[in-house]
Amino acid sequence: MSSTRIPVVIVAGFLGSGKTTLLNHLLRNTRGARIGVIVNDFGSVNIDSMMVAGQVDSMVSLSNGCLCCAVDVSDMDTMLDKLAHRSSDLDVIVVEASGLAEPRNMIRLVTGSANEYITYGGLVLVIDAVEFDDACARHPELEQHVALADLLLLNKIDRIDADAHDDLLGRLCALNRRAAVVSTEHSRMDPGLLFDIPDRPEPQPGEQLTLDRLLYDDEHDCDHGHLHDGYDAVTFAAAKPLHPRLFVDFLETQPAGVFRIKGYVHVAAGLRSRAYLVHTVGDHIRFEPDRRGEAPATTELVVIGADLDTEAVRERLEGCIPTEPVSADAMYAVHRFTSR
Ligand SMILES: Nc1nc2c(ncn2[C@@H]2O[C@H](COP(=O)(O)OP(=O)(O)OP(=O)(O)O)[C@@H](O)[C@H]2O)c(=O)[nH]1
Repeated sequence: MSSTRIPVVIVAGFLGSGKTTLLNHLLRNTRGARIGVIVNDFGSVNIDSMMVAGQVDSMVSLSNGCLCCAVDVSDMDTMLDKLAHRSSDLDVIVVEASGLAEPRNMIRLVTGSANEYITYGGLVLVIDAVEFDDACARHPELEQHVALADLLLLNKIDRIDADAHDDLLGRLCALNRRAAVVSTEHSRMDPGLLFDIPDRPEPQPGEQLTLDRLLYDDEHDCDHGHLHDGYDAVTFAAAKPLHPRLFVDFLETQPAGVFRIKGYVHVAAGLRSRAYLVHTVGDHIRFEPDRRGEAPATTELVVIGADLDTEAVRERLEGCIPTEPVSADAMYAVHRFTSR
């Protein structure tokens, strides 16, 4: 490898903001750059790694907990060592944090790494333009995350009007005057903003926080709860296909506290069976055909929310497994939310 250190870019952002969409966009538009990926998911099944699998040569994935506190610096080093070593030919490593990670801890893990082949490449924060206000009302610390970022991706602008867009831009600039703000649909940003990082001056991890404070200021962490305190993840897998209408009912009348559902679902009605990638963020529901190719159709879902009654969530999902034949028109329920 060259003598230049590999920049490690952290992609963070609240649940469902568009981080995996960004990662997929970067992997499809590499412009010849070689990208290593570390993916972290909150649930015990790493849906995010399934969604980027096949596109990336070098990937390390961690599920069931938040990278930001599930690992310490030496664990992070073990992951980085798999990607960044003497013979590594990567141009950039992208770490996709879970939607509940503390970016400050993520920065600390990278800047504190003993790996001699990497350098901190900056924090990209993906912001859901639709959910940002509500999410900040529930979690005021999200404003601090904005202040730490080197690049802000204001995503999902297709779902807001021009006035709301202007308001958000104003708010973000007031929270962080240093970072560039890029407005995006489906996280489609110029990859050159990330891949050129080796040629840029090394970003400072946050204006107000010195590197020493990021590395050693543990006291601060104890004073503040983590974003993921109080959040639960329920993982649900089923071998039998689900009843499409009952499953859509579940999505439309989600149990209290649910904020994010993602994963793969296999539904069947009449003689037809279909497999989809399903996402909900708040009450926004989206189905896409499962494009994993030859993988057998299965249901593997992660349901994330605050103070969830995990048993109730599981029971409702189990109730979507039909006990008698399902009439063919039950499939229409899914078609309402299918993009193509
Ligand atoms: N309308 C619209 N939908 C988007 C946009 N970007 C992403 N999405 C959808 O939002 C949902 C969540 O996107 P992801 O990329 O999985 O979000 P994430 O931040 O990785 O989610 P977590 O890892 O669970 O925190 C998916 O259904 C995406 O297709 C956008 O710009 N506009």
